Amino acid sequence: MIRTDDLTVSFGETRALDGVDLRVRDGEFVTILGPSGCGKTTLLRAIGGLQSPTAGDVRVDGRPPAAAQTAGDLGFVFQNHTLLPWKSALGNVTFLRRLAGKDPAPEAARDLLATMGLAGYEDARPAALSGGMNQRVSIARALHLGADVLLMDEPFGELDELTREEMGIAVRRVWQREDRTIVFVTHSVPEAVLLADRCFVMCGPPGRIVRAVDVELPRPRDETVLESAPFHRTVATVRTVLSEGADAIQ
Ligand SMILES: Nc1ncnc2c1ncn2[C@@H]1O[C@H](COP(=O)(O)OP(=O)(O)OP(=O)(O)O)[C@@H](O)[C@H]1O
Repeated sequence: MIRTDDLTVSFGETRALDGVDLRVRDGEFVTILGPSGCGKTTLLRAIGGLQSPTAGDVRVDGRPPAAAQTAGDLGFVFQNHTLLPWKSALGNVTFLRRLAGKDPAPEAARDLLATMGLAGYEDARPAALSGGMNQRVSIARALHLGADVLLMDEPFGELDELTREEMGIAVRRVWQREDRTIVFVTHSVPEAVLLADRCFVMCGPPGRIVRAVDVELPRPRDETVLESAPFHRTVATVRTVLSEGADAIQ
């Protein structure tokens, strides 16, 4: 379980997070949604141990995030993928597992690249791939690491809408097969609903959680979900919560 208790993060005069109490259950796929500057990235970085709390506490499976990271239980995907330029797509995907002392499992890495729509590009170096393709390589790399908890910050930022939907569904498929916990930050309401079991809506600054919206859609999900009435209903609910912002905090 991931839990934050009364988590507050300030940067000088700016209070980026203000008393955030978050609970994410093991095996859950949650999204964090909110307007620009409301503290989504700061929250994700605090969960990952990359940002120290000014006050309050963060625990990942009962441990401080740094301990979870040292144990290889935390994986990250950020907007700016940091692939090694001299390694192929396949080499980049297997590299982190090798570094963590795990079996590099190249066949599974090939499968993941194919799931990400990159079959045939295994030997290509980052310079020969588009930004969106490199983003998909970095997602495959994070999934391949096999960490229990995966933190993803706008990982589809460079992708067009159709590819975003395809990648979202692919990530959910891997998540469901391998029983991970995923915390996924996004600006996009449809994406937040398509992917999540629960969607945390934030407002700010100072960043606070307005509400957790349960997403009751079928599993596994595919593109047809996007046309369904429950999907549109949930999107409408989330939009209302977003527009009410701080007024919706009970
Ligand atoms: N390192 C930093 N130094 C100073 N202020 C910061 C720093 N990081 C974030 N902030 C401020 O904290 C607030 C929250 O920023 P954060 O990046 O977490 O928001 P966000 O919701 O992820 O935004 P976006 O959706 O635009 O990426 C903003 O006011 C931002 O300017």
